[in-house]
Amino acid sequence: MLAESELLKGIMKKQESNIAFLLSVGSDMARVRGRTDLLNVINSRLKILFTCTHCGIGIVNTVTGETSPFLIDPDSKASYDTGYAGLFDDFDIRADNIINQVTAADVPLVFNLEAEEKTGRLPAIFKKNLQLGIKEVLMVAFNINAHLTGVLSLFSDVANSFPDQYFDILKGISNQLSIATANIIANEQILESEKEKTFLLSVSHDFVACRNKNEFLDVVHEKMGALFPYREMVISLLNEDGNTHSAYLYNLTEESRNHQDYQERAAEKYMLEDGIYDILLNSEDPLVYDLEALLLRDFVPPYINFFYENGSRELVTVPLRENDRCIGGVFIWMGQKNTFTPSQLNLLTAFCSQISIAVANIRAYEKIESQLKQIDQFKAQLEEEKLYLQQQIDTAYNHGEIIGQNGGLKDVFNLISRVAVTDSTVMILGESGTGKELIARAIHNASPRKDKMLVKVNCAALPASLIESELFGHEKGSFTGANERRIGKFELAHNSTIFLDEIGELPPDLQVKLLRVIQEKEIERVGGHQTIKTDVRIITATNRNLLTEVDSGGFRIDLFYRLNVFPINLPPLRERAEDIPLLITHYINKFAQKFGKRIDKIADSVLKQMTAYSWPGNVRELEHLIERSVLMASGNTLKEVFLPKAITVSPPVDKVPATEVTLLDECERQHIIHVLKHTAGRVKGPGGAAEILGLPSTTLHSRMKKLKIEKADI
Ligand SMILES: Nc1ncnc2c1ncn2[C@@H]1O[C@H](COP(=O)(O)OP(=O)(O)OP(=O)(O)O)[C@@H](O)[C@H]1O
Repeated sequence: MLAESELLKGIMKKQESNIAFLLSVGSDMARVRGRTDLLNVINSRLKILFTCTHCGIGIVNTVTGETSPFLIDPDSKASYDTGYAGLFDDFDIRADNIINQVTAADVPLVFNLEAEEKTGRLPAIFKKNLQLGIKEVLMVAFNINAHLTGVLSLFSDVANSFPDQYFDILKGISNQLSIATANIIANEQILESEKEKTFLLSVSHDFVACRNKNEFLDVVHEKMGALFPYREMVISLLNEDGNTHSAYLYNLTEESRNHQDYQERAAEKYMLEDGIYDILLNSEDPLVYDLEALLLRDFVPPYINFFYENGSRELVTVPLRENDRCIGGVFIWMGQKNTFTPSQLNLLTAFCSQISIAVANIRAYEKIESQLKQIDQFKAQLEEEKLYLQQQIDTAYNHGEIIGQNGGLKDVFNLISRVAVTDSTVMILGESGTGKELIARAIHNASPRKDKMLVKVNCAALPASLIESELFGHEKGSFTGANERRIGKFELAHNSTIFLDEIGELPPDLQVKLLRVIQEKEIERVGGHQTIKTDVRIITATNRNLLTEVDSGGFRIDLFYRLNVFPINLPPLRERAEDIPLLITHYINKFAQKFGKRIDKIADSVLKQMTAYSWPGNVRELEHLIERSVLMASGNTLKEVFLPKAITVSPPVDKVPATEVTLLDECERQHIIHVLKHTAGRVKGPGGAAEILGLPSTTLHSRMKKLKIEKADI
């Protein structure tokens, strides 16, 4: 009886001490925050109860079947083997082996490793321990959560080192382990997600500061490199055509950059339906490809081969989205296979969504930059136009009416009115000073392009080396002295007309370039690589016989035909002497006004002289002569002009009556009479004097009345 109560007391004492032991282990475990703390508690407590070399905790995911190490004791010799952690993958939860027996049992189990090996069911991790002298293992399972089970293992290098007297305590400890392990996992997840949050925040912070592609690429490289050791990276975006994609940004290895196909791969537009990109566009998550397996397909896009040849073995694609619309994807190339953990892929998804935002921002920024550039270009163009207009005003060019339309220029005016409304290329032919530029302006002013200014280039006035830049512009630094970018006259004349005066003087190499511009309707600035579309109407003028130039090889025949679409021949002044009195009147009035003089008469002899003169310099010569003569004149009669002793044509004596002094009014009177004689006195109707003189018949009648022109005069 006594012995019985002593035994009972002993048992109770033992139970009490067990409870006390468990309570104290429990309070140690409650303080555990991380895996090292847990290992310390196990080592300090369990290694007192059992003689063992080391311990370990593994985790089994009962849903996915994955196993992983949770706690590896540094006292484990096996753990020094680099492949040790990998042995956890080599475990089948469906097979009959010791871990599965433990997870199924509710009590701790002891296994003799040698005996187990003989059954052929010993998992690799235990085999490794056996090789290193471990004889026995004591194992107990505990639940962590609905799908995770933990397995605590104690290893010993001597047999029979795990007496079952402490199994109850071990079972109690395993229950506490389940709470401690769950806490550690939750804690680690929180830390991990905090780390991810901090990482993503720093990514977004650094991306916001990026102003251009290069800065952005540097940040992507730095941040992605911090996530995993990637080999190469390409961001490939959908092109505007909606059918292709091309590389927008990439970070490649030297091998790839030195590869013979590098330029081609980088510039190529790849079809969307390439078996990789189309899948990427439709996926929400990262997709991982084994390149060797991909290369077995019947068709793979050429970039797969390119990266494989340069050492990549695995590809991860992640879609990029902007407002729910897929704009492209990130291609990450790895040097080895199976490099990603699921949590890395999750983080990669979040990282790439930041990339999407940054790409959208950079593209918007690039758009704004190019618009600003365009505005600058327009500003420069406006400056040019302003300068040009200023020059035009400064030269006080006579834009006034063309005198002589009633006479020899009548046919010319018919041609002008026909061609002006079209976009046809016009070639104006005529001697120097016949008014070719005046006609070019008249065509432009009567054309739908009249609201923009006519741009004139005198091909003879510039050295051959500068004509190209004058016509097509140049980029900054394209030649010595090109300190700024300059737009050319063709660009300036966009939507307007360009007047190429003295076209016969254009050097041969420029003739080729002009021909190309006419054919392609686009220009390239000197030193530039970009073609610029232009819509320019071309009018040329020459006083040379271009066909003779073509024969002698000085002018390209193909260009001649391109330019000579609508030729207008301006007769020399000597062949339209009937215009001379009108021109004289016009210029006397103009210069008298300019010099503040009053001249209303002209000596008859002077008029005769001028009508008889051959005018080799045509209207310009007449204009200059009258300017000089008006300046020199005293009184209100122009008595003298300073004609050179040039060859004269026979004077049309019948045109001006031989009176001593001809009033300017008289000059006009004579001209009207001359025309009326020509029309046999008919004023109105087709071919009538009013039509020839370009006046309404009522105006002509009142002029005739004022100038006292009678039937008898005709
Ligand atoms: N029919 C005209 N009526 C009024 N002025 C004219 C007429 N023809 C020419 N002029 C004047 O003569 C001058 C020379 O004209 P313009 O420069 O147009 O000749 P051009 O044939 O182009 O000469 P070049 O071949 O030397 O360049 C200008 O001042 C112009 O205003």
